[in-house]
Amino acid sequence: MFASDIITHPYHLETIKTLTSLVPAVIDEVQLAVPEAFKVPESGSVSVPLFETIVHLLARISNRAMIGAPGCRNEEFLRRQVSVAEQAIPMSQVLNWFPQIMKPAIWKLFSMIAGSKDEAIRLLVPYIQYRIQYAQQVQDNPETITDLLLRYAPEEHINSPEKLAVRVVHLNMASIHTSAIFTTHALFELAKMSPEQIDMIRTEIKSAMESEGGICNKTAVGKFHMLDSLLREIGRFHSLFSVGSSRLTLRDATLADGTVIPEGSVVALAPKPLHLNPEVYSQPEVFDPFRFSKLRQNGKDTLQSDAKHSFTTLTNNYIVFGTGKHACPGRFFAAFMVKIILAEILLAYDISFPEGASKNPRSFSFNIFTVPNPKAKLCFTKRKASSESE
Ligand code: HEM
Repeated sequence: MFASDIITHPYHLETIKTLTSLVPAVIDEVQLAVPEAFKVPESGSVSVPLFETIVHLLARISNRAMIGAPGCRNEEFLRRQVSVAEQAIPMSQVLNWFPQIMKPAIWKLFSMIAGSKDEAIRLLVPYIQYRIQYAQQVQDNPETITDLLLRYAPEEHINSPEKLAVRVVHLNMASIHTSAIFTTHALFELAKMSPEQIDMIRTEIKSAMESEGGICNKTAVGKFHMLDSLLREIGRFHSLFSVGSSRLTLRDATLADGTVIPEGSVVALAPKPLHLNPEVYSQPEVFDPFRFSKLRQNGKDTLQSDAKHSFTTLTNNYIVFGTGKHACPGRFFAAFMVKIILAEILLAYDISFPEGASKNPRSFSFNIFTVPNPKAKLCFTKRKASSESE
């Protein structure tokens, strides 16, 4: 589907490791985009299909980081980008049913019917061209991931906005739905919590912001320990995929128990047995949103304990972001985006399930992937001014 140099020369991976300079823009976009996404009336409430709404919101916010404004608000581009990602996963499975020789033709046919990544690239190119023209001015203070791409890209890519656009589409595919899955599950879980639990989370968010002079910034978000715990628990409990981190063995490998995996085998990890292991997680079948924030406190909130229990920390028993050299490089960015979206929503709205709706909407599985129930709705009601200042 993508040019093979994405694998042989993955310079785009460098761009998502240091995102500090993009933080203010992402916060700004969340504050603008959240009210527009939910359109909550002054009085009364609104009920929205949650996953779809959040995917669209994430597409906008992720692209504020990727290409900046106003490109991140181009509805046609966002719709195309989302559908490229939504088609790619089932399509890659369908392609496996055909012999190698037929795959390019099948892919072309499918793209003609459903629309292809080429359209997303075409819509992106003007924004990439704009960033190329602007590059000198933002050299010391990159404003977008595209600015960072320009630092690492080879000359022939800088002279070809289409090649840079392919990298942006690729990063968007890794970023939007994964982050949206976590945001959606988190909102379903928050809607189930007691008012006291929600108050505790709101209080933590507000005091983190107060400690930063009343604003939301990277340091404040770093103190949202309860949201961080909720996200880590979502990753542990609601597996995103049944097997992941697949790798091709380049030579025979012998495991500790003597099992030999021959060269040329595809091996993958199954998260469930690791994430539900009672020797590692007490009562693993229970969803406890505060599981990891309690562990942090037990560790006396030291830096070491913070790092150990945080959402983005990889361990052999927590493989939500994969493992090893190819573990997700975008996880810090994802965690940041999701937390500011959740904080923004919690401070502005009360959330609840519609009357009569199940509080445990069944997730939807396709092949190895599981996503939140696409039909489930959530109600949003504006918080009163008095409760906002509590
Ligand atoms: C909660 C959100 C996310 C989850 C759960 C997630 C999960 C993963 C997983 C499981 C992998 C495969 C790791 C492996 O093979 O061991 C991966 C790879 C990757 N992710 Fe993420 N991801 C998320 C967000 C993001 C974001 C926001 C970006 C980009 C801005 C991103 C970019 C990537 C890239 C480029 C790779 C490929 C890394 C490589 O091949 O070396 N991800 N991600």
